[in-house]
Amino acid sequence: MTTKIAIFGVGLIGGSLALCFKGREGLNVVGHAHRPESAAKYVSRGVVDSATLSFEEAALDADFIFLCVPVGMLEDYMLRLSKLPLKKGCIITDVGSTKASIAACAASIDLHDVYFIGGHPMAGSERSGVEAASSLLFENAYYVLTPPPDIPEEAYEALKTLLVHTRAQIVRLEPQRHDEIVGAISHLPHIIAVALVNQVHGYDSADSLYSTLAAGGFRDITRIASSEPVIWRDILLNNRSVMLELLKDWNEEISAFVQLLENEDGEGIEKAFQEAGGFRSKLPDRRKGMITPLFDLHIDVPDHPGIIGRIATELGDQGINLSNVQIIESREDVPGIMRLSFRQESDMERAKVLLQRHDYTVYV
Ligand SMILES: NC(=O)C1=CN([C@@H]2O[C@H](COP(=O)(O)OP(=O)(O)OC[C@H]3O[C@@H](n4cnc5c(N)ncnc54)[C@H](O)[C@@H]3O)[C@@H](O)[C@H]2O)C=CC1
Ligand SMILES: O=C(O)C(=O)Cc1ccc(O)cc1
Repeated sequence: MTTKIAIFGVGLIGGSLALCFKGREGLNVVGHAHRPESAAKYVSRGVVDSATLSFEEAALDADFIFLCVPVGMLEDYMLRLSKLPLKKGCIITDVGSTKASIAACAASIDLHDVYFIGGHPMAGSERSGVEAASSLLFENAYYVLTPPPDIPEEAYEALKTLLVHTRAQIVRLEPQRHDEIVGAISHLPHIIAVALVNQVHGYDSADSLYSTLAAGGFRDITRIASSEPVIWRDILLNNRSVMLELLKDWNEEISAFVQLLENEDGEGIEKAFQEAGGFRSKLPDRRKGMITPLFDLHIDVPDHPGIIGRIATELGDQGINLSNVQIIESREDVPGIMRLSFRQESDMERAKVLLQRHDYTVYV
């Protein structure tokens, strides 16, 4: 018997989920597109088994429905689904970055013999669209599920079993608690990154040396400022009350720094860095997802042609899987720093030994 999985919104997250499921025995993945050109693209890229522009056709007989559209559209999609004759026992889930409002919406609708379980894969990137989708996106990341209290355990287990294909680690949470925590560790950093980039952009309009010198570390800590505007408009408006509280606390943190500087309180500044460093060093930073994505090595490389190819070949010959290579821009004119990213810690460790043996200077 085939299990039908319908994905509404085959973008970065919907497309990545589709890739996790497609080709698995007994699973059939149907993508819903809201534009004709998108439907053809999903199929030609091999992300789904079939695609349709019809809401009804996508939902018909589905065993699982994944809502992967911007947060602001989730409630509308839920309401439309609730009016369709869905398959008995069908599980509807979503991937929205906020969980309280969609949980409340689902609880207010009579879903008959259908279940809603909120979800949030806590991995992603600043990129968007099906072009950025990857079957590896969720590997080792946390995947939050927020089932309603009265969910039959079999329904919850069925979704968990399907999500094994993402290789993510499932965490069960209450929706409001999810929104408070994720507000602090994901939504607030996005606001800070955007505000910081816009502040520097203002200075740069008068003196372009700002962007010239800002390349390296500034780019690293502001990567998420390049995230998709519509996705983030919806997340922040949806989590508005949590964000307003967090921004009050943020203003206090910044005011404390203003005080330290006004009072020339060197000891206080040191203490702030010590405290932050201490907490940060205890973070489980080897986990993929959110802000620390992969296992990285940095190496000094001489600036001559073919070096990237040579290093990639040396690693490939030893069966070491390299996930990404980047020349770090702050050092473009100072040949040169290369960042090698690996999905497995063991690959990173083996690469380090190999490159050191070839006399490269390696930094973790
Ligand atoms: N971007 C990320 O890193 C993460 C995003 N999420 C959540 O996943 C959901 C989807 O986000 P992404 O896949 O990143 O976005 P995306 O922009 O890559 O994909 C959005 C999808 O929704 C479809 N869509 C349908 N109607 C739309 C409309 N009127 N306007 C815009 N798009 C429409 C688009 O065609 C596209 O397939 C959002 O609810 C987001 O909060 C969750 C985890 C990580
Ligand atoms: O790119 C990053 O570091 C992210 O923070 C990605 C991300 C964006 C939105 C989410 O709801 C979860 C993860």
